Amino acid sequence: MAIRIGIAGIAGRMGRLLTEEVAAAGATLAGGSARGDDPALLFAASDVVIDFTHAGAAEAHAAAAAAAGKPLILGSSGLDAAQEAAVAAAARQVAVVYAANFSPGVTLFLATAERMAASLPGARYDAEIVEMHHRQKVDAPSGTAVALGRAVARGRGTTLEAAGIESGRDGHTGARGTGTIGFAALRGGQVVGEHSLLFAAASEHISLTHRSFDRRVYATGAVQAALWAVGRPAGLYDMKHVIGMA
Ligand SMILES: NC(=O)C1=CN([C@@H]2O[C@H](COP(=O)(O)OP(=O)(O)OC[C@H]3O[C@@H](n4cnc5c(N)ncnc54)[C@H](OP(=O)(O)O)[C@@H]3O)[C@@H](O)[C@H]2O)C=CC1
Ligand SMILES: O=C(O)C1=N[C@H](C(=O)O)C[C@H](O)C1
Repeated sequence: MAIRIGIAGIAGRMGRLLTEEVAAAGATLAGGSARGDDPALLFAASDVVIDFTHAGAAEAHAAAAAAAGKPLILGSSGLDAAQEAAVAAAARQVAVVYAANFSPGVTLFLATAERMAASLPGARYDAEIVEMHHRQKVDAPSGTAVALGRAVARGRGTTLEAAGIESGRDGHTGARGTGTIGFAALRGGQVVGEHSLLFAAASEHISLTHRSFDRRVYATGAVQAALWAVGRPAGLYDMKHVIGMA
């Protein structure tokens, strides 16, 4: 029997593409939800639910997944520490695939960023992350930018919080902090998603850039993750597990 996939936020930009990709994958669309709907009903009808809605919905979807004993595929960005803790708590009971970016290219980019940072010490190489998105995006920096920052920090044997974040520089900021990680966010037009990571030293720069031209790449990855998650043991996974890069 085909796997039944439920889509939270089915009328959104991602929700509409996810609907098409569920059909393309030969799965069954179990149903969809909109703001104000009870997530328990969607989970009851589904084998797995995909949530690309809003950070504010993550706790309710995580709790509903745990209560229903069904996997959750979570793509919303901008979660705060409490919301991420709720997701981690649900992942102790069911499989949760939580990824800032479901594209294969960014999954590789994150792994590469961590390896580069391990070889380019913060004392000499300033790490700066620049992202650009469409004018409708409501959170900044993007989830992918934060994930890149975390990857750089991990490569340097620390955390993003401990390394220090420099974002939204304006006015008399003082000199750049050594070892900190810088973020800049641009918004405009209909840019699907662009991320650059720059390591800047006194005598050389090295940078990596990823550009998405079609947000379908995220929907394809999320449906792949949904099919992968059904029947998995409880745990907090991301796209590197799904595509076998873990
Ligand atoms: N991880 C990844 O690869 C990607 C992540 N994203 C993230 O996914 C999220 C959605 O992006 P996008 O599709 O562009 O946004 P949209 O605003 O186009 O779509 C979100 C949809 O979710 C609905 N919604 C809001 N709250 C709830 C709720 N509690 N239950 C059910 N539906 C709800 C919204 O309704 P309403 O209009 O009434 O608010 C809207 O229809 C963002 O956080 C974005 O950053 C996007 C692309 C890729
Ligand atoms: O809101 C978007 O559009 C996107 N959000 C994700 C993010 O915040 O990183 C992924 C992608 O960049 C598109």
